Amino acid sequence: MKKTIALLPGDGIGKEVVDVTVDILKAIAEHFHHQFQFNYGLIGGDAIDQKGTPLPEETIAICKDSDAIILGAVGGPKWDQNPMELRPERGLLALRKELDLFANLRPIKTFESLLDSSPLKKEYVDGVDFVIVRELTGGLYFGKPSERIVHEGEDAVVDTLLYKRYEIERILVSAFEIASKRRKHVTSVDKANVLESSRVWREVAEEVAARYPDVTLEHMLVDNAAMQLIRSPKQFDVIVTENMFGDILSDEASMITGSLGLLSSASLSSSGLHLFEPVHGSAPDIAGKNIANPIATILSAAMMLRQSFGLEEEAKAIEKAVDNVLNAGNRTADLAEDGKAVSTKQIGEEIKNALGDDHAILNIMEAYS
Ligand SMILES: NC(=O)C1=CN([C@@H]2O[C@H](COP(=O)(O)OP(=O)(O)OC[C@H]3O[C@@H](n4cnc5c(N)ncnc54)[C@H](O)[C@@H]3O)[C@@H](O)[C@H]2O)C=CC1
Ligand SMILES: CC(C)CC(=O)C(=O)O
Ligand SMILES: [Mg+2]
Repeated sequence: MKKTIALLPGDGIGKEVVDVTVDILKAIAEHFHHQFQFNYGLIGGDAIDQKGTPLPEETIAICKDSDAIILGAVGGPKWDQNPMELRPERGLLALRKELDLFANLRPIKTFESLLDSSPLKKEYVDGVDFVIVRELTGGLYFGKPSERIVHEGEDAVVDTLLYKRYEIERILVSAFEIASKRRKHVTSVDKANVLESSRVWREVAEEVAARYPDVTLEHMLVDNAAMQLIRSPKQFDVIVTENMFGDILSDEASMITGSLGLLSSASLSSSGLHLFEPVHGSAPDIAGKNIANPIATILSAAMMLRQSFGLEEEAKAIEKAVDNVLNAGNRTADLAEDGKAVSTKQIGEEIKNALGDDHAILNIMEAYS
């Protein structure tokens, strides 16, 4: 299979985790006889420095000419004082909007070998397996006006939470579709006791639920949801929620697995051109030290192989290699005991090698089948 993949490493650890992921994709291409063409694009702070904008036109063109996109992360203190339109995060938000990447799937599944790595007790996290379906192109991150104003003679500020009804409907449909192939339970998270947008969200959720009689719909207020994620995370199958609630709850949920550096995601569009990105950011506190955990990005690449290219066996090979490497005790600094950490590059190499082993086994099995 021949595919073009746009690579947008971005800033901070984004570059380090994408580098390692590309090596693994090259190994996959070799083992399984595919041709992956990688096209690099600038985004975020790097793009501001080199092109004067966080999302250059060339980058959009590179993405549109590709079959899928892998992004690292954007942002960093160097650009934190920039005006809003010249912040790295604007580049990512604009790309999500430009490509209509409205459905962000963030799976939360514990790893057998990391059950003791969560700050939560093992019996609470063992067996956790749910997906957060986060709306990604609407809500407070995009609504206008978003500015400082003078209101009733006072210095004031306004951000706008805007959703068109169809935007709410399509993300709920995505969640119900996913749930219908899983344990058939949707938890719709909102703040309907306060926000009108949440009340409309609930109405639409009820309408969509009526089309999926096999799937149970539960409404949960976001403050309670934040607590329930810690109290009994196993209750969840599919959580669907608006942009900002999903952003916050998914970082919280990452600690069920042990580290934010493990959480992968897929940002899907109905056009078929999807973007795959770790849930974490550019982590300036550890950038440039070769200590970041690349597993979130590596598993995002596995999601790409499955979702965008239909390469199930290849996706599984990566997931199995990650499992094997963790089972063998390899840990980056976010998960390791003092003095026992392996580097970003080392764990990438281990995963690459484990991939080879697994594929060798697959070849043997094929030869005898
Ligand atoms: N999708 C994106 O590009 C995102 C970008 N950001 C940006 O990233 C910058 C830093 O934001 P923070 O709030 O610090 O969030 P962050 O997600 O970058 O880091 C939060 C904490 O988690 C740790 N961490 C994150 N990823 C890790 C990994 N792969 N391995 C080991 N440890 C990891 C960091 O060291 C830090 O202590 C900001 O400029 C922010 O706007 C934040 C979130 C998402
Ligand atoms: C625009 C991003 C920085 C928002 C974020 O934190 C995320 O998408 O997870
Ligand atoms: Mg976030």
